[in-house]
Amino acid sequence: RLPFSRVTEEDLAFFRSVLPGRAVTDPDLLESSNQDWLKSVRGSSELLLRPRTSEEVSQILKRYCNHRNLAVNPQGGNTGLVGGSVPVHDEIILSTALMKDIRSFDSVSGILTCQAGCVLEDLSLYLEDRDHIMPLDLGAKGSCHIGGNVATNAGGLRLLRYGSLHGTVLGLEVVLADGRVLDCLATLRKDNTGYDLKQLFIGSEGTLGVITAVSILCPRKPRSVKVAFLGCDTFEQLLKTFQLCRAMLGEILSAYEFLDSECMRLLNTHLQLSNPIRDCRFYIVMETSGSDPTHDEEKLHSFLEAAVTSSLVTEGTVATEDSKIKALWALRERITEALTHHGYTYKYDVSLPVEQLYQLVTDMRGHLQGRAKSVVGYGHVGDGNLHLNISSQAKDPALLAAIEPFVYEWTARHRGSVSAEHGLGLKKRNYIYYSKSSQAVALMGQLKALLDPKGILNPYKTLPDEQ
Ligand SMILES: O=C(O)CC[C@@H](O)C(=O)O
Ligand SMILES: [Zn+2]
Repeated sequence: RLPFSRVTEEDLAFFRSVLPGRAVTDPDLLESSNQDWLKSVRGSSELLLRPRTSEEVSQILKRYCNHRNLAVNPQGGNTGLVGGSVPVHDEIILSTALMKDIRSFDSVSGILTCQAGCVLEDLSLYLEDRDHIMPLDLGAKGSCHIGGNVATNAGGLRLLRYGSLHGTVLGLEVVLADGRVLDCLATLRKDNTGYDLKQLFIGSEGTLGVITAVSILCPRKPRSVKVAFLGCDTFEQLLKTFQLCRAMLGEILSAYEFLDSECMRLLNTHLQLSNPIRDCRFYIVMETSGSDPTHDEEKLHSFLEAAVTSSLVTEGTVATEDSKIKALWALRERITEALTHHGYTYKYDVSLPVEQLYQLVTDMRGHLQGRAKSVVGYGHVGDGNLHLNISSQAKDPALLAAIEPFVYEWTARHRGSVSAEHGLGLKKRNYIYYSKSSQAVALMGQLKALLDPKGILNPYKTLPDEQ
């Protein structure tokens, strides 16, 4: 524990006066905020603050935490996978759960402005009624908050089509460690007036400021959406199918995801989800989103015909109605959940040159020689992002020692990134040097010192212990 102050009765009295009824100390209520979704890390915070406005966040930080040297753990939906969203020791949890206002939506430009605590799925439903969609979609959409999504630069299933949050977020309101409210809440597509400060906070995991509001560019709701679930015998075929798909579907391709046969086995066993096609070594979930159902249908049909006649794809099924589309997507979205029923999971989220994406899984299996309960590979092929998950019955230090640093060295050798989309949080921060130069990490440290000189915001996260 770094030498932060501890919360006193006097501090509590202040928080209670600023947030009447919303400064929570009941240990039962704190329990779920202290533990991450994976149940892999747990803090021991004794105070959960639930502000409603940026002004309240500002008061908490300015008049108090910064001045009193109290550490703060900003928390959204607590669905992160790298231990970034829970306290490590007794940091005060600052939750965005009550910051749920949608401030505006402009249906001409598609720009939505809302508070940080809006749940992603609620925003999606709100937009759907207005003929738009969110530019990001994640398995955790039912619980994750947009502020947390931005703070972690969450990727998800639509990145291939709509790009990352670095492109779709147009503005942010951020409360800095000293309580200043930084209003960068622009709603402009173009704004070239100097440094683009909001970018600093996208992916900063709450270490540089607390995001309190977001404005984001939302695409029109596509008029026709189709999902195909395909099977391939080799990963090489899966990649060739991707090339063919890009060539033949072009602008209507909106997702190209994969899972291996081991993932399918876990979906069957733990979630009773059945395979809609014959057993194959690899499966593709691909989606088209366009504006003309007949045109999209023709394109998808010619692509599938070409993929089958050239023997790239051995099996497949297509969905056009909502319920079947959801069922096919569940086979990709619920792998993480299936894994939680399978034992303890060591998770790796790497970016690699797409040709090498699956080689890491194969090499890991060879390297571990059956020591793990299972080694699975799935992820966002279109984004060059592999999720390698390794399960064991329970936490297993010997297995971990066999996996790391092997996995990081392998990734660095192929010039990949050790965190493609989940961030560094608590768990991955010390592996940053596998993907970033020491100069870059040093500059990150200087930025942190500039914006949060006392280091009160989400300590022990993102930045490595040694700088
Ligand atoms: O659990 C994981 O490792 C991946 C979670 C998520 O990023 C996904 O793409 O399903
Ligand atoms: Zn992912």
